[in-house]
Amino acid sequence: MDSLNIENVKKSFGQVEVLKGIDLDVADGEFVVFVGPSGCGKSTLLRVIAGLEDATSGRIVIDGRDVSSTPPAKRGIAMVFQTYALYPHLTVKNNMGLGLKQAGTPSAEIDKRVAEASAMLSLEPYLQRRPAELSGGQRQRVAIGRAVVREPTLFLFDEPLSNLDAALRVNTRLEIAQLHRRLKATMIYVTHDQVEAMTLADRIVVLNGGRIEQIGAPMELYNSPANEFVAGFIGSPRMNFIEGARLGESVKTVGVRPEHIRVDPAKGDWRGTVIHAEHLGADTNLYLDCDKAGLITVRLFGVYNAEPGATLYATPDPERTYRFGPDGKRV
Ligand SMILES: Nc1ncnc2c1ncn2[C@@H]1O[C@H](COP(=O)(O)OP(=O)(O)OP(=O)(O)O)[C@@H](O)[C@H]1O
Repeated sequence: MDSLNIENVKKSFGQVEVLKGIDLDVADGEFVVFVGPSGCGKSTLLRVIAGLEDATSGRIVIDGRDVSSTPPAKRGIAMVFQTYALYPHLTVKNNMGLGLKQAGTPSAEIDKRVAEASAMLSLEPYLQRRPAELSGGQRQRVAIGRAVVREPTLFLFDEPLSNLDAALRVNTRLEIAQLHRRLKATMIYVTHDQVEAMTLADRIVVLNGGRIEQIGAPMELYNSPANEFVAGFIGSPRMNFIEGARLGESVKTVGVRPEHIRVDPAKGDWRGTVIHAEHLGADTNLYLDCDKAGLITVRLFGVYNAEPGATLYATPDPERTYRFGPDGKRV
């Protein structure tokens, strides 16, 4: 059974329509990530699912039950926010158990669930501390633990890692992936970070301007983007886009990812001048100004030494070259 159905959901704030008809079915146990640029409506969609905002029209169905008019607390969901939203005066243990206590759950049951969740999230050493005595990563684990103890039908995450530094983001991302595997729960996760989307999602929903551009498994979006927007949004560094006419092609735009271009000092399709080389350790990003293609990024495995001003020839892999029509759709 699907655990969530979003049926033609529209949402306006005053005159401004920020969700323009969203349809999505999420299967039981699925991990779905909403990505898109700032302002595309991903948080608003999450808040409509949670019941923190009412849709202007359309329906939200959770486990076969229309919850469009059900208050948030009765939807069987738990939400984890970017800002943790912990009570500063309560210990970790009481923060985690508070929702259950308010719902009248017997204290033995609360203790059992808090103990299980804190073991799962390695929070046992901190149960008697207050949030101010924890690191950002630990606070976010408490916020996740508070969601876990409620045993919700649906977990909603709103950019939960964006306040953490890079190393902690990677760790906490891994913990969320393991949590999903262990609980087999349905999870919806909002982020603007495409690496988080690629690594966590069973399916990614790419939003843009209040509409869905494409829904698919991470590698499906990477290998077969439906349009120029998705091609440019998924993948890092970003896909190179070259005006079709410059390459003598009738399409509007030709796209090729930086990792699908070879370079050679003597021969190739496009003659380029090295503008800059970025050494990342495991790979090198080369910026080349090419006669035919203009400024492109090439990603090479390992260390590649190239002096600015040197000439290099670039050849895109014809099997991995994408073509887009005037409406942006792939042709
Ligand atoms: N309560 C509100 N009143 C008026 N406009 C709002 C309200 N909430 C959101 N908006 C507008 O709706 C649009 C979508 O906002 P939303 O927060 O859903 O975007 P987002 O994709 O989550 O962006 P970000 O990644 O920056 O958080 C934005 O233009 C925003 O200004």
